[in-house]
Amino acid sequence: MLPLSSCLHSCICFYAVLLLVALLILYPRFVKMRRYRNQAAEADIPPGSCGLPLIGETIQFMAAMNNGRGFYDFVRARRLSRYGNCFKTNILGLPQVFVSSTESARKILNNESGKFTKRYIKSIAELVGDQSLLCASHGHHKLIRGCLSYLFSTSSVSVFIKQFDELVVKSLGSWQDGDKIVVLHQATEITFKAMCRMLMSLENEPELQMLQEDITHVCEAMLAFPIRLPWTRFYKGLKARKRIMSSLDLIMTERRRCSHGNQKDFMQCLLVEDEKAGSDETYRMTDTEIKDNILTMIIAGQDTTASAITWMVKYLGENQDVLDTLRAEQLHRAEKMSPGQFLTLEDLAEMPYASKVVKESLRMASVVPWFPRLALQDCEIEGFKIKKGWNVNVDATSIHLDPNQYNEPNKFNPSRFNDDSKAPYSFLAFGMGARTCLGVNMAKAMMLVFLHRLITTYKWKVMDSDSSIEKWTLFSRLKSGCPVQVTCINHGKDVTST
Ligand code: HEM
Repeated sequence: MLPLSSCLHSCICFYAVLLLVALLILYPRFVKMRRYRNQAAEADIPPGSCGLPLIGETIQFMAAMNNGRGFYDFVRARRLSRYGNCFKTNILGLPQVFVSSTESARKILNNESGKFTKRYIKSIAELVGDQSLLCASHGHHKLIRGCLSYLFSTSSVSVFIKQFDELVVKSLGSWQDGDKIVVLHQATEITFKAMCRMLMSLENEPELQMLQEDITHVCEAMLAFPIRLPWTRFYKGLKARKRIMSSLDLIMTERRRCSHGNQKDFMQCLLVEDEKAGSDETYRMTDTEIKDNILTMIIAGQDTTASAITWMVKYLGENQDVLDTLRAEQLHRAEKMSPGQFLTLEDLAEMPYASKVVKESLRMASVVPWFPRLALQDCEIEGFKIKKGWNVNVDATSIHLDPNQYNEPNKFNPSRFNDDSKAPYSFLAFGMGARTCLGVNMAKAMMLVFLHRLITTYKWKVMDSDSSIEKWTLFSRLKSGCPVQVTCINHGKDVTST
C-alpha cells in the first residue's frame, strides 16, 4: 500500500506542478486576451477610468473638492493629461461623461431631438423644492419658465438697476479711506439684499439676516451627503428650508389678506398673475411653485453674482493696464452724471469697455464650471457611444480656456471681445438653450454697477493674491474673498452723497 500511495502522491504533485506552470504561462495571455476583448467591446465608449467597484472615482473627486484648486481640478487633471475632450468616470456609482468642445455643447445644450434633460440630484430637489425650475421635468419646466420669464423684462431690469445702485452707493459710502474690505463679503451682502428686495421687497435687517443664514445652510447642504441626522449639514439644510418656506407662506398670506399691498416685486406679480390666471384657465403657478422658485432665484442669483464680482476685482487688481483704460472710461461716464443720480440701463449701455471686462471676468472665472445633463436615450457624442441614463456634463471651463477658442486663454484681456467673431457656444458663462440663465441681464447689470461705483470712488490694492478656490461650494468662489485696501479718490464729484 505504501509504495502505491507514495507513487500516487508523486503523480498528483507532478500534475499539480504542471498545472501551475501551465497557469503561469497561460494567465498573462488570458488577461491580455480579455483586455483585448473588453477594448474591442468598449472601443466606442469614451476613455476614462471607472475606478473602484460601486464608489468609482468618488474618493478622487472628493479629494479634489478638498484641495485649494477646487473640484474642477478633478476634471482638469483627466482632460488635459489623460483622456482629451471627452472622458468617462464614475462618481457615487453614477457614470459621468465630461465633454468640452463647442460642437458637443451645441448638441447637448440645444437638446437636439430631446436626447438630454437637466440632471438634478434627488437630495438637491429636497432642498430647493421639486417644483423649482432647477428640478422640474421638461414639460413642467417649460410652463414655470414661461411664468417667470416675463419678470426679467427690460423694464424690470431698469427698475432693478436703480435699486441695486442705491444699495451699492450706500454700502461703498460706508467705507473709510484705508479700510481693508473683503470684496466677497461685501458683494454677497449687497447681492443678497438686492435679490430679496426685487423678489419680495424684504428690507427688514433682522429678517434679512435670518434668511441669509438659512440660505447659507441650504446651499451648504446641496453638496453634502444626504444623511438625515441632526448634526449633519444635510439635515440642517432641510430644517433651514422648512423655516424659509414658513416665512414665505407668511408673506404670501399677508399679501392676500391686505388685498395685494402696494409692492411691485416678483412675488406680487406672481400672486396677481395667479389670480388672473385662475379666472381664464391659463396655467397658474401654485403656492408651492411660487415659494420653491423664489428660493431658487435667491440661490441662483446671489452667490453666482457675488463670486463673479470678486473674481473681476481680483483680475483688475492684477492687470494695471486694463484698470487704467477702464478707469478712464468710467470717470468720463461719471462726469456726465449729476451728483446723486443713479445709474440707468442707458448709462450701462454706454460702457463698452466695462462690458468687455465683465465678459472676460466671467470667461476666466467660469463661476458655474459645468452643466449637468442626463441622456434620455442612447446617442453619440464626439464619436463615442453615450448610453441612456448616463450623466453628460458640458465642461464650460475647458471651453473658456481652450486655446483654439481664445488666444492666450489664461491672459486677462477684455479687448479679445472687440469683435463678435467668437465661435458659437464658446462663451458659456450663462449656459445656452432652454436652460439659459434667466437672470443674465440682471447679473451683467449688477457687475457693471458695482464696477462703476468702485472704480469711480476708490483705488484699491489686493492684499492677498492667493487664487485658491473655497472648498465645498456650489460655484467657483475665491477662498480669500479678495481682501483689498481701499483709498478714496477725489475726482470732483461725490457720487456717494445720496
Ligand atoms: C454672474 C452671475 C450668474 C451666473 C454666472 C449664472 C450662471 C447660470 C448658468 C450657467 C445657468 C444654466 C445652468 C445649466 O444650464 O445647467 C443658470 C441658470 C439659472 N440662473 Fe443664473 N447665473 C447668474 C446670475 C443669476 C441671477 C442674478 C439670477 C436671477 C435672479 C439667475 C437665475 C437663474 C435661474 C432661475 C436659472 C435656471 C434656469 C432654468 O433652468 O431654466 N442667475 N445661471
